[in-house]
Amino acid sequence: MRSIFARGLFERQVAIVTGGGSGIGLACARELAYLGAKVALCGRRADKLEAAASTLAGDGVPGDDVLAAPCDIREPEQIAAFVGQVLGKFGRVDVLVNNAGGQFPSPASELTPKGWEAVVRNNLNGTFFMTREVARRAMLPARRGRIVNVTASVSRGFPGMAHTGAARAGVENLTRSLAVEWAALGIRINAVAPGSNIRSSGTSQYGDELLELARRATPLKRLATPEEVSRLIVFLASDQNDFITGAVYGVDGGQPLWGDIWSIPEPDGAPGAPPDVKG
Ligand SMILES: CCCCC/C=C/C(=O)SCCNC(=O)CCNC(=O)[C@H](O)C(C)(C)COP(=O)(O)OP(=O)(O)OC[C@H]1O[C@@H](n2cnc3c(N)ncnc32)[C@H](O)[C@@H]1OP(=O)(O)O
Ligand SMILES: NC(=O)C1=CN([C@@H]2O[C@H](COP(=O)(O)OP(=O)(O)OC[C@H]3O[C@@H](n4cnc5c(N)ncnc54)[C@H](OP(=O)(O)O)[C@@H]3O)[C@@H](O)[C@H]2O)C=CC1
Repeated sequence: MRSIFARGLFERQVAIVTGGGSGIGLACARELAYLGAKVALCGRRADKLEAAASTLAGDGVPGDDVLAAPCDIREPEQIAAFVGQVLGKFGRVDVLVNNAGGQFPSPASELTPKGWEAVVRNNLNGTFFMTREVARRAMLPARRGRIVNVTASVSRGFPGMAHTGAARAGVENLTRSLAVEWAALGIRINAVAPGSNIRSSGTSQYGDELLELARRATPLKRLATPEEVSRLIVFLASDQNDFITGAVYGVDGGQPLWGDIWSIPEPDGAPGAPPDVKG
């Protein structure tokens, strides 16, 4: 385990990382623990969390400094129980990384109410209810806390995954609202938006072909690692940047500035289709 930050940066601090069992969340948890934090991870699958706890143990993190417990962030009662467990074990929460999230690809016209809701609950509602719980029970009473929301770098829209694009935009606006509401109360909140060009356990579910398209559409012409994302999250979660709040930072190799990840279909005689220039 390595970090660009000084060891001890998070000494005596407690960090919750949602979705900490894999990918970017696990990279954050490892780096925060390496820098001295006690870490609490959640996710839906116990087996992933157990494997993550073993990875942390392999890094030399004492078992007493780790809590890994299942919690589906779509369920407010599970969030309340998880935050209760964290406070019961560690007594405080200094950092919250809202990293859990995900979706499935679908044309917007095929999205059912249940499918839309599943993704909005997974990305927007879950982030809000976790944030509210941690703020009310730990950060607001302590007048101290740093929150980092992980969204997605899709500011031009996300055709093919409109539900998650809308939910992530919601999280980014929420980040700005809470930054102002809570600025005077000691809580800072920022967001990090990875591009779809991070090679992780998450993007591997979309297949190599899409990842290759994402790589080609990236001006820097490569994929990034989860650690390149966690570095920025860890910086924003630290007390070394006390004048940054309500900001959204992309980690995306310049992808939103140029080109398309995937092309949109040609118009098929649809109203508004441009005239056939050959005719
Ligand atoms: C290179 C491109 C990269 C793109 C950039 C993004 C990267 C990442 O985000 S990395 C993270 C990767 N991981 C994932 O994206 C997976 C996360 N997805 C999930 O965990 C789930 O799909 C879910 C939580 C979003 C939904 O699961 P769940 O609530 O369990 O869903 P249900 O089975 O209850 O279904 C509800 C409803 O949703 C529709 N639906 C669900 N899955 C699909 C699917 N694969 N395709 C189409 N529709 C789906 C469907 O309407 C379901 O209702 P019913 O039809 O009544 O079952
Ligand atoms: N990698 C990339 O290129 C990009 C990633 N992102 C976002 O970054 C974040 C991390 O992604 P990445 O590490 O790549 O992918 P992963 O799939 O590895 O990470 C997502 C994590 O979230 C957890 N999770 C998902 N839904 C829930 C839920 N309802 N409750 C609790 N935990 C949940 C998963 O665990 P479990 O399955 O056990 O619940 C998993 O550990 C996600 O929000 C993702 O959408 C955004 C843009 C691009």
